[in-house]
Amino acid sequence: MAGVTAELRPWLAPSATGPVTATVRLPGSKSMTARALILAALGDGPSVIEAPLKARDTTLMSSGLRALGVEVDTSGEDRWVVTPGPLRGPARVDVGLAGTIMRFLPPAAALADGVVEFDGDPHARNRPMGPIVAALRALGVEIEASPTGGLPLTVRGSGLVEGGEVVIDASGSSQFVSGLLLSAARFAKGLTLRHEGPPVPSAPHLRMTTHMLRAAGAEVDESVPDVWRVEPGTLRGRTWTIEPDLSGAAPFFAAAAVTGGSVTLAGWPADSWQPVDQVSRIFTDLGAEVTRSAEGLTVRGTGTLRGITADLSEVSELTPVVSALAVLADGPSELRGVEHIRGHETDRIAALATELAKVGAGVTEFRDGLRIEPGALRGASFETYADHRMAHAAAVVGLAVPGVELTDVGCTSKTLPEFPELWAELVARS
Ligand SMILES: O=C(O)C1=C[C@@H](OP(=O)(O)O)[C@@H](O)[C@H](O)C1
Ligand SMILES: C=C(OP(=O)(O)O)C(=O)O
Repeated sequence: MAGVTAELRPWLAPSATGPVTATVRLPGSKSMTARALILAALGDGPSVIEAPLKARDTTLMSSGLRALGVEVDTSGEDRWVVTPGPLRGPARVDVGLAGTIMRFLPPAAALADGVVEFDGDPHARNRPMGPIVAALRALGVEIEASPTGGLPLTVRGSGLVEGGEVVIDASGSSQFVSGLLLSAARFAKGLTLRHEGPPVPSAPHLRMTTHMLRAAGAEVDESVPDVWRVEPGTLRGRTWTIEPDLSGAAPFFAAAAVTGGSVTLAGWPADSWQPVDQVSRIFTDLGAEVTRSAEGLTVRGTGTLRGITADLSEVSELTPVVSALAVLADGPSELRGVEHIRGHETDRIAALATELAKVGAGVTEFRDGLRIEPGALRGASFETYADHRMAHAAAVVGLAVPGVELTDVGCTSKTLPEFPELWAELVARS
């Protein structure tokens, strides 16, 4: 909970000595695992989650659901079993630094009978929550937030959420919308949610939410832009098979692009709920080749790494790794459309501007992004700000720049605890 900090684990990023060629097997998508857990917890019977992500974000989500009375059996090697029970407080939920927990669990906690308290890591208290708290209040939920509108917060559930219509400004995070929709079928009147404000980022994550809701049996209408309607109804227990995490694969693909090697993500499905087209386009624009085959999804470096101009709003969580690639490219890059990532695990725009400048890049910071000019690069101490994707960015720069030392690689446990070992193995194959 707030105030508890894990011991820092400094780490020297290994440099590549030649092209990296490897097939990687990565754990399940964080976003899909989080949604499967919530939908399973609200289901009409047991669910099975095959190939879940086993990392801090999903482990804490499981613990939070258990605290609310849901049985989550995570003892299976690659198979979790979720057995719903009556949701009840009192309970305390540690959200860690997970946006998916702090935005997805309070709407479910509102369905519990009793008091549920939420808090997390020190920086979790800075992450935006105001719009989802206000929306829950407008839907009849009693909820207390900190004076700044976020964590710590207390949901005083009565066992019933009236639901109905509500307007929200979700420009700060798509997770406000996803969080409300995931529990909405259990609201007495369902939910009609209308977004008003600057565009909602991360559209593919919203589609993942509506796909998975429908797969669980919910009736969802998203035919009007920025309006979502979920009818009240039953969510069915079912088996979820989680896809390999595409965002977690990004640094591994980057290693192929930087070294002129080839990295295949094994187990990639023919039909994906993750933004594979957007990710493929970015790597292609950077100069790499992306192909799909029975072996998986492959990114092949061509020896050319081009600077790019890109609006990353749909895939904003890739900004740190794409920025690292921009540092190593043959010309300047401009990455825009991601103002809201100032509210991610850290203010990623400010953090990238500071750390990439330390390794020698020319960086201009905009309200909604960065301009990055490759420069004479050098090793440096790279602050990771408890942010797994800042660690990934540092590792990518370190492939080509000896002496990049991360202040902490332990933060990668948020979504991929085995990152340091997998990365070292990968680079050893160069
Ligand atoms: O719903 C999800 O699983 C996510 C949505 C996105 O959040 P934002 O819309 O806040 O960027 C993404 O960046 C995050 O990593 C995961
Ligand atoms: C923004 C991210 O995470 P979260 O789910 O905590 O918002 C991320 O993983 O890049």
